[in-house]
Amino acid sequence: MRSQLRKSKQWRYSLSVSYFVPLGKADQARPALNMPPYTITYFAVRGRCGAMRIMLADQGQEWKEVVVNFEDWMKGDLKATCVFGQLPKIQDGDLELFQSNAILRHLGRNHGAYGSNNKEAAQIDMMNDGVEDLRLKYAKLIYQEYDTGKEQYIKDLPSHLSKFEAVIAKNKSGFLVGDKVSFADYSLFEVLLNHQVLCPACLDTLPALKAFVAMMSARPKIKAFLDSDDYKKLPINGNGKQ
Ligand SMILES: N[C@@H](CCC(=O)N[C@@H](CS)C(=O)NCC(=O)O)C(=O)O
Repeated sequence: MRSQLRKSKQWRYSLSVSYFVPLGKADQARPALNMPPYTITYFAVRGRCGAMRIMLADQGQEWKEVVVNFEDWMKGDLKATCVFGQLPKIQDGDLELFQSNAILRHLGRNHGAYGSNNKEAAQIDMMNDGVEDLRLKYAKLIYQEYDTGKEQYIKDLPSHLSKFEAVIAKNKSGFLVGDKVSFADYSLFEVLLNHQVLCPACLDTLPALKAFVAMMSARPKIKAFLDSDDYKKLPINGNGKQ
């Protein structure tokens, strides 16, 4: 652990998102929690932090990253401190949180991206669980079946994506639920970006999803983040496949 702490000084860097938001504005958005900014601890990939980073950028938040390299992770000291033995972890003041979807929900609550009432919150949970199902299929392809399963995965993809297409087409706001962005939108958006790398034409027959990706990509803070080196330098997945 001592070596982990010592080295973490070198690994710690800010994603330098200061141009995204003045801290004062972030304080107003989170009166109860009183900044400091969030700290994300994770590996040098987008992986399970892709959606939360996009969300933080869009919400005008500053955050720090502790980047863990694989060799140090394998020593096991940090792993032993993780509730489920895995990353990502987010630190928000004295709250230390694991599980990427719990983190998204927490950020959703903090930043008003969890619907306008309980009914919308329940629908957002449902949609996010649907995104998680897709994310797990994608992860299985990437980490277990890339060479043998890619063709079939791409064949099956329209049937999975069409479920999200129907929901967005029905909800005239362009978002998954209600009339404002939610954490589930960020998660869906990020997973769709990854799928467009896997299969660039995958949204061609899905106009509502295509418009959704265009709308999310054009949000100024998201656009600035996606254009940044901090975002571009990270591979999508830990094994280099995409
Ligand atoms: N359900 C967890 C999954 C976390 C997970 O799979 N973490 C991987 C990296 S993406 C990890 O820590 N792998 C290292 C290990 O298991 O030792 C979440 O959503 O956060």
